[in-house]
Amino acid sequence: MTELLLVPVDDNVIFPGMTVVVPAAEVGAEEGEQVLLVPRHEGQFAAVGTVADVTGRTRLPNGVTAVQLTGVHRGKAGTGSPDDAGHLRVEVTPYPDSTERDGRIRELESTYRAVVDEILELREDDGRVAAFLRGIDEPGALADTAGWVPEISYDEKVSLLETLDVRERLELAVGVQRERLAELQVRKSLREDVESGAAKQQREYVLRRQLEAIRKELGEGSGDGGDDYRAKIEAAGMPDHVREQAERELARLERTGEQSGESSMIRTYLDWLLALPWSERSEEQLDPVAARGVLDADHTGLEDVKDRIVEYLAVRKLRRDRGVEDDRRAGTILTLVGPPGTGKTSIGESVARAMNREFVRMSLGGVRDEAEIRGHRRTYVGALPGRLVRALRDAGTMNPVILLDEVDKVGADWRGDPSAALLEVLDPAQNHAFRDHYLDVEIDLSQVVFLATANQLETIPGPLLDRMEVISFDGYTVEEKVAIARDHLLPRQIASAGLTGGVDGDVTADESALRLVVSEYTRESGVRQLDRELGKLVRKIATEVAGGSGGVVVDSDVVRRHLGRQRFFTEAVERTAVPGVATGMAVTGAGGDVLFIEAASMPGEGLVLTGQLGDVMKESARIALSWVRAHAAELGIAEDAFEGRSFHVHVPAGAIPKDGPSAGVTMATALVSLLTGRPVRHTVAMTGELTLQGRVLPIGGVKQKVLAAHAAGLTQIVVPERNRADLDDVPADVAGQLEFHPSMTIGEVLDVALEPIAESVEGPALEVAV
Ligand SMILES: Nc1ncnc2c1ncn2[C@@H]1O[C@H](COP(=O)(O)OP(=O)(O)OP(=O)(O)O)[C@@H](O)[C@H]1O
Repeated sequence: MTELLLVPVDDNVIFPGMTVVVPAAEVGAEEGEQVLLVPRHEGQFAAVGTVADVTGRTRLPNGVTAVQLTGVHRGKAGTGSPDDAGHLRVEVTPYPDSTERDGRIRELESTYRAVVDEILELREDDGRVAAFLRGIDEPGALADTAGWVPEISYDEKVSLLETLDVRERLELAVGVQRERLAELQVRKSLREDVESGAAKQQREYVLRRQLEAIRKELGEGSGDGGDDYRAKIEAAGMPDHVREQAERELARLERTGEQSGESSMIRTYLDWLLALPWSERSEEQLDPVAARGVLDADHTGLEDVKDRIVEYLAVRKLRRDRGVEDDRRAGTILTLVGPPGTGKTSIGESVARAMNREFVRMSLGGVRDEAEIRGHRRTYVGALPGRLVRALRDAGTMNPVILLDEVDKVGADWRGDPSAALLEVLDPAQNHAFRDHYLDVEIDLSQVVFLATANQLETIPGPLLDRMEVISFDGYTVEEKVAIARDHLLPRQIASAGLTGGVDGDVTADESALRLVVSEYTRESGVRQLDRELGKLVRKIATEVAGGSGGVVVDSDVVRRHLGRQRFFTEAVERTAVPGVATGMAVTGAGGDVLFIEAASMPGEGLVLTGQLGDVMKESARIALSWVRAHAAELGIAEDAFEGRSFHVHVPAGAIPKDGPSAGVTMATALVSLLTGRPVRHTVAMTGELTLQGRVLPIGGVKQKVLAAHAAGLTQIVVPERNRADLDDVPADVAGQLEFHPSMTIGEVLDVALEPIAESVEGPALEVAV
């Protein structure tokens, strides 16, 4: 217990850590001494004070000498008596803060800091207060910082000072700061409301004045547009129920004040209703012969496809002429399935042209939300009609051909299943009364002809697939591509480069040049890349022509000069030069392709598979390895070839087939080639599922695979015996250049595929074009 000078502090509280300057006369203490500062209000002292050091002595601007006092810790005054100079000296019990922390104190500390941070953010503090707070690491001192806040009342400050228990004080401090935060927030939002309200009103006012001026200028008067809408609704030829709905909305518009946000929503809605071509339809043409003419003019080849389309039109015509209406089969939609760039979209366009209807393409790739198809209800902010309504608007008629592009890429998630909406659209029993969520009126889609396209059947939702009549596009042969290039792609590229074609024109191309572009610069089922390469070629020629050169005859030299080094050469020769590589055929996302399966062995054990293979492919590899092990002796493989060895089978990326078992025989062939040292013949391509018994089972996509193998320059094609019938689909000109080997067992495959033992010693003569 010490005896200290008591210094009353009127209507204020000095906390430990704070510094005050007080006239020296009031204090009567010397530097190095301590005093007790006690808050006093209307003559009444607080129960607790602050023990402070006299830390300095200064002269105030008014000439008075003052001392500087810095609070140290809390203290309570006991009995006292005045000293000689008349200053009161009291006995002081010190109460330094405990620095111990329990969980609750830690929790309170972090809450306190969080609340204060928010306050500082609202006040746009420059970081000084935050830095100061970060410097405080004792819980009691932290709580005291609540006492520094100017807004809090004397009583609150005194309560903080009188709370000796650190935890209780922190609780109190958090409460104080929370109240302050709440008040600041309210103030801020009030301020914002006022500001934005004022700005908005002002803006609206200015805009309205301008609008009025513009209307006056146009001689439109300042009407509310109601009459305008009335006339448009009158003229739109809407079905009765739609017109009633439009009139209801119009009445609502006239009731609502111009100023209200609602009126613009009603306008948008009416605009959409009016945007639909309610009374417009094209005069349909269903003459199958004329249609065939249009299809032939637009597309080379694709005979089956055109046949099917013409049949479809003929049936439609018959049914219309004979008044057959309510057959559910009428709801089947033609679905064009095949690799990219094979002309699915463009044949859709031709169908529309052949039928004399408008054409719109509605891309469904990546659509996951039912609302994309059917629109959002009007209660949504920013609601819009769905894609069907927009397609009709774009078509400008109620009976267009709508091409549902990429139906295999619709997905479903929590926002609803778009394919359910599509089903309703395609169902003739329902689609005469299709309801878009936004427009919320019945729309008759029964006059629309729907076509669909897809790259693959596998991912089309089942119920949709049920309604579809599938027409496959398997990809083109080299000769077909040459013809397409000659008749369509090249003339189009020539025209778009501003050149003229034909004998007297700027550019003529001979077929061998086109064949060169097809086989050495492209590798695809369709003709997209071919089109791009031709574009490149034609642009280069255009530069020459613009530079003053005469007509250009495109031959192989011109192609090589302009397109550079050939991109794809007959890779198989090079790749299969070493044992352990076999050429397979696969259908990938981009159509048919050849792929080189590699096998290797090394010390260790087990089977490693690489190339991002699906489970089914992995199983195929295991089966292949097991079969090879089981038949090692007959295959002439040394007994110890498997002892302590691990095997690695790799399917190169880029050619990863859709997961399926059809690489089985290729994997087995690669392994046998590796283990016997007999390379695979560079002319052979193979496909087929392999069983543990060594049987070769049928697979799909034969035509696409064969076309790809042919395009890659392979001539011996191994297919499962049970796929023999599929070979009929291979165009005759291609088939004529190939030798097919339908096989029942892997033994037959190996006989065709592997080089004889003797020859492999020297290896085949290699000539690789680069
Ligand atoms: N048989 C053909 N005759 C004439 N031109 C064709 C033929 N096949 C394709 N084309 C042309 O090739 C280009 C690509 O065709 P399109 O865009 O229709 O392919 P797609 O099959 O719809 O491809 P995707 O699946 O990527 O949509 C088009 O310019 C098209 O006119």
